[in-house]
Formats: sequence, structure tokens, C-alpha cells
Amino acid sequence: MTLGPSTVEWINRARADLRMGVPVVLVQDGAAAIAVAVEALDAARLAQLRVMGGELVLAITAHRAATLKARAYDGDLARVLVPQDAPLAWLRNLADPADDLAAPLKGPLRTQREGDAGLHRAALLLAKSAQLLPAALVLPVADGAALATANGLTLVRVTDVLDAHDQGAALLPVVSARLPMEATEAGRVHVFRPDDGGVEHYAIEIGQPPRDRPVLARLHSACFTGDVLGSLKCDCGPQLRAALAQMGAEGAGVLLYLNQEGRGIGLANKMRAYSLQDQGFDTVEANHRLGFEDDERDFRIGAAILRRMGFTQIRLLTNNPAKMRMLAANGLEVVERVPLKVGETRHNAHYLATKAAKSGHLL
Ligand SMILES: Nc1nc2c(ncn2[C@@H]2O[C@H](COP(=O)(O)OP(=O)(O)OP(=O)(O)O)[C@@H](O)[C@H]2O)c(=O)[nH]1
Ligand SMILES: [Zn+2]
Repeated sequence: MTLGPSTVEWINRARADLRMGVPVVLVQDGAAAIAVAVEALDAARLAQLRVMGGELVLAITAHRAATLKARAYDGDLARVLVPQDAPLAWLRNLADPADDLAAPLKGPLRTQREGDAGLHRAALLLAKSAQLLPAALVLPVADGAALATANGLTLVRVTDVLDAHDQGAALLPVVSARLPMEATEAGRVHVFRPDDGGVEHYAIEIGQPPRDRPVLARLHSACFTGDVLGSLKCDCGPQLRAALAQMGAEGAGVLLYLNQEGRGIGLANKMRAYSLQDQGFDTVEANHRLGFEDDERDFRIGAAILRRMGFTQIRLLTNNPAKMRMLAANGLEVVERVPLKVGETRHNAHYLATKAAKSGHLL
């Protein structure tokens, strides 16, 4: 045990650096690169990277590459060669689809085929987990450790980034307190904190559900626009209130409020997706154009919280079979699906139909 950061703590520092526009150093099998998130990059740092020499590469996901008609030779990602004179705006336009329709000609783009894309993959994973646009500028360097020390940069190993992603964070209960609510006076909020410095998640326990019997449960993903603002574009707000009301009426239940806004892409990216939806793309297409999967949520978190609270069998309030599969794969027995059909409006009918057609939601 040392005083300094552990592996996951270094990774979390790397994430925070990327959000600030500070480059990080990635190393793998003797190779090293400096990586910076395009969304947070400024012209001064871009100029500094150019002074260092070497071939600048823009890593984007295969989804974003498909939109840009760039060949993705690495399966899930593409490495776009950055022209010597490309200004910051060129990089921003490749990363951000906001102006794709207004200014469609961004190519032809040349992509790298040779060499390994491991460093680039780790850079994209970090950018995504920092809820930034999945686009990173990557510059190979000879001695990553020396560069990191000389410039005070965070250095992380690719294997550690991949392992941390595969394992997921452990969630620790921090505090719980009684909360009388409209739906029931017998409410209690539990706060769970992940050990990797990520965002907290909450469990709202209603009544005192016995641990040896199936509990009525809902895994609700945060939706600032729906839950708080009463957005008509989705059904989240009505689902949240209906779930609490049903638990209140039954006298027992547990609702997990998971801070995975926008199906895990964060509010800024969800608003980017909304703006694309105003340009005519559906909810799934919008995510893909941004470079994300349709759903970036990690449902292991919900399973871990339920297990930690002592629940093993659940009656799940959902229309999403993927949630049931993920819970079952993570040690919980879903004994029943309880449908949750509320809040359809003329604004969200197309959204709900798209989720049914493309993401397997049950109507
Ligand atoms: N990226 C993106 N996220 C959205 C959009 N509309 C709503 N969301 C998010 O989608 C999530 C919906 O979460 P849930 O209601 O828990 O999940 P669900 O997959 O619809 O499943 P059930 O409601 O359980 O049937 C929330 O995180 C919202 O913020 C959208 O157009 N794009
Ligand atoms: Zn919503």
C-alpha cells in the first residue's frame, strides 16, 4: 500500500485530464502515445503537438467513421491521418456531427491500416467514460515515461484501461436516510459511491422489502430533461413517477436512480443527439452519428447495488428485455417482468416506436 494513486485512480485522473483538455500518455508493449480529447483541445495545444513532430492521427469510432465514409481498418475504430495544415476546426468537425448536413464534404479521409490500434482504442474508451465526444488526437512518442515526467502528464497503461473497463467499479454504500415522498412516506434514499471516483448512484427503498422474497424493482437511468423538466420527448418522467407510485401502493420496492444520463453518454452528448434528431435522425441514428453505440449504459452497476442491498430475486418494472438479460447475467433472478407503459405523447411516439423497432423494447 503506497500513498500515491492506485491504477484505477490514475485512470480516473486521466479521464479528468481529458475533460480539461490536458493530454495524457498511454503506453502498451513498449509503444507510447500522447492522447487528447478533440472536444477539449485548444489551438495552442494543437500547435505544441505539431512542434513535437510525428504523424498526428485522429481516432474515431467505427460508427462515426461510417458517417464520414472513412475506412475503419481496426474493426471498432478508425485512425484518420491528420493533414499537416489541418486547423482545429477540421478536427472538431470530424468529431462533432452538428454540421454534417450543413457542410457535408469533410473528406476524402485517409485512414491508417498498418500498426496496432491499442493506444487509440484506450484513448477512445477514456474519452467515452469522460462523457466527451469519442474522438481523440493521438501522437506516437518515443519515451512515454520521460515525456510524462517532464511535463507532469498522467501516464496510464492500455491494459489497465481495458481491465478497469471490463471489471467495472465496486460500489460502496456511503449513507442512507429516511425520505417521505408523495408516493409514500416510507421512503429511504441510499447513496452508493463507485471506488473509481466516478459518479454516485442512488437506491430509493420503499417500505422494508423482505430480502428472501422477490422485490418489485426498477432500474431508472437519469434523464434530466424528462425527470426534472417534464420533457415530452421521452417517457422517463412519467415512468419514474409511476414506478414510485406502484411501489408506494404495494408498500415495498426498490428504485435505482442510476446516473447514466442519455443512455450513458451524458447530458451534453444527449443534447447533441437531440439536435441531430431535429435534423431528422432517429434516436439510434443520432447516437451512431456521434460515434456512440445506441446504448452505452453499464447495467452491472444496478445489479451490484441490488446484490449489495441483499436482494436476489426481482420483479422488474421495464419494457427493455436487455435490462432483464443483464441482471440475469450478473447474478440476479428476474422472476417477472412488470410492464411500465405510461407517458406516451405525440412528441415521443416516434422515439418509442424506434426503441421498439431497433433496440428490442416491448410495446
Ligand atoms: N442518447 C439518448 N438518450 C436518451 C434519449 N432519450 C432518452 N434518453 C435516455 O434514455 C434513458 C432511458 O432510460 P430508462 O427509461 O431507464 O431505460 P429504457 O431502456 O427506456 O428501459 P425501460 O424504461 O426500463 O423500459 C435515460 O438515460 C434518458 O436520458 C435520446 O434520444 N438519446
Ligand atoms: Zn428521458
